[in-house]
Amino acid sequence: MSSSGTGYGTAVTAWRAAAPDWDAYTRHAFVEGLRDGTLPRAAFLHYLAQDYVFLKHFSRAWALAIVKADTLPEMEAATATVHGLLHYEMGLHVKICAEAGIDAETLAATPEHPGNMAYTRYVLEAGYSGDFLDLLAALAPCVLGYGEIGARLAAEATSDTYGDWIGTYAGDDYQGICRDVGALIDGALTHRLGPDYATLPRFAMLSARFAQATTLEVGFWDMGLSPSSAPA
Ligand SMILES: Cc1ncc(CN)c(N)n1
Repeated sequence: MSSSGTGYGTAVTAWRAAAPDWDAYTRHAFVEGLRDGTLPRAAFLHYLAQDYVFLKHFSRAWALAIVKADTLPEMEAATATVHGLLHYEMGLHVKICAEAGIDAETLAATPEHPGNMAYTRYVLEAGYSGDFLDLLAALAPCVLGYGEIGARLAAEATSDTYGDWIGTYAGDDYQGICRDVGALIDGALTHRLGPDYATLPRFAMLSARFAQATTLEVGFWDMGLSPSSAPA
């Protein structure tokens, strides 16, 4: 996806444009600190530990998408995302933390920050009480926002300090997941609501879910900038 926000599908492009906090999320001070290398290491490691916990719950939410899916291709797409989260993205966290002397056991024992809990439980609740579309709308800002951030920072970074992190989200594997998730969302909408889905009130409700999850992403970066707010 280009930094102008096109390339991950029709629905996401519309939801992204309607989300008031999209720029606050994708151009947050935390993100800009990754770009120019000024983000304090303590904030980065604090964020990574919380994000490890986040990704465990987020993987569960994608596993719930397998349960809520209708067609075999939908189930396969959700399965591929669970696999990518558990075997690819979380591996980055384990590797960087290990280099900083934080072992996998310590990482797994990270006490969950309330802002972290609020976000993942919001997404899981969208899946428990809603359908496949509700769940996808709540999951989308996480996947695609980091794809957009990674692609932009790969082009605009002025420091190598956080090159591993940027390379993960800018890389072909992650960008491929973003394109697949965008196609999954467009296909799921068409399958359930028909080709004119974007004109329906349901689409606006899904857009509101996407916007809420986007706002919770802003809170996650805010939390990352305050290591002192970590629960004991
Ligand atoms: C909070 C958050 N949002 C999104 C991503 C990218 N999957 C992440 N790792 N963490």
